[in-house]
Amino acid sequence: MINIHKDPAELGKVAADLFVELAKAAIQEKGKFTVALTGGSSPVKLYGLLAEPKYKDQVDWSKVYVFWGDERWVPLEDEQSNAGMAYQTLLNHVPVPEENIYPMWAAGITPEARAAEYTQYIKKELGEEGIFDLILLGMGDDGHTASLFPGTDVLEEKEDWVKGYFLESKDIYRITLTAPLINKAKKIVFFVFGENKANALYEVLEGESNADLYPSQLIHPKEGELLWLADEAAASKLKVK
Ligand SMILES: O=C1O[C@H](COP(=O)(O)O)[C@@H](O)[C@H](O)[C@H]1O
Repeated sequence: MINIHKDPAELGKVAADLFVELAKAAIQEKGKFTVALTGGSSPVKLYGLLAEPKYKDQVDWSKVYVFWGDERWVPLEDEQSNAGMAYQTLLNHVPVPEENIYPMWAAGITPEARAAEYTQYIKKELGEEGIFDLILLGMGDDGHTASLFPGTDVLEEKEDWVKGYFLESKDIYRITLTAPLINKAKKIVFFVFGENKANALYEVLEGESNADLYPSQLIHPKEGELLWLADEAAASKLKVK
């Protein structure tokens, strides 16, 4: 399902309302809310809103468990760090216990070994089934999501939940949740705005099936729900709106 909104500001409010609604429901139902955050520029507005009293005060942050969908393999202080951005915009401003937060990057370990460790953290908090309550995803203008990039071997992964690998096109190591894990989630929300995403959004949703070229096509929850939140600019090439 796709919901199209006027602009990124409106999109941010819709996403913030949804985050709060899902957090409250999960906490009421089972005492915790597990979420994987997205990186990049798209969620900055959303995280800023969630840190405002209007949203922040509605959530019992002591029961929120924070993971990431992917990470550039750099320390949190690095400006490229997805976790660093989430700390600056959201996590430093809400009372979520530090032990509930699981950044992907860690010092003194390879991305490949960290992927195995990260899988254990997910199992510890979510159980053996690995079903997140919410996974937030962005999409690059090349159709990648998380660190599932066009033409990479990680797109073929069928078993492992987390992978670390060297991304030659960007000359950097990445660590990412894989499509099989993402697709277990109860709710997956893509957050896409801007004219530069219009072509990729069209190809992913209405173009030919080719996940090697447009990896976001790999995202099809098994039993959960998939929601695309887009602004009018990103949705401008879609035929079905
Ligand atoms: O590299 C990444 O890019 C995607 C998309 O980023 P955006 O700046 O276009 O929003 C992001 O979803 C991912 O987390 C990040 O590592």
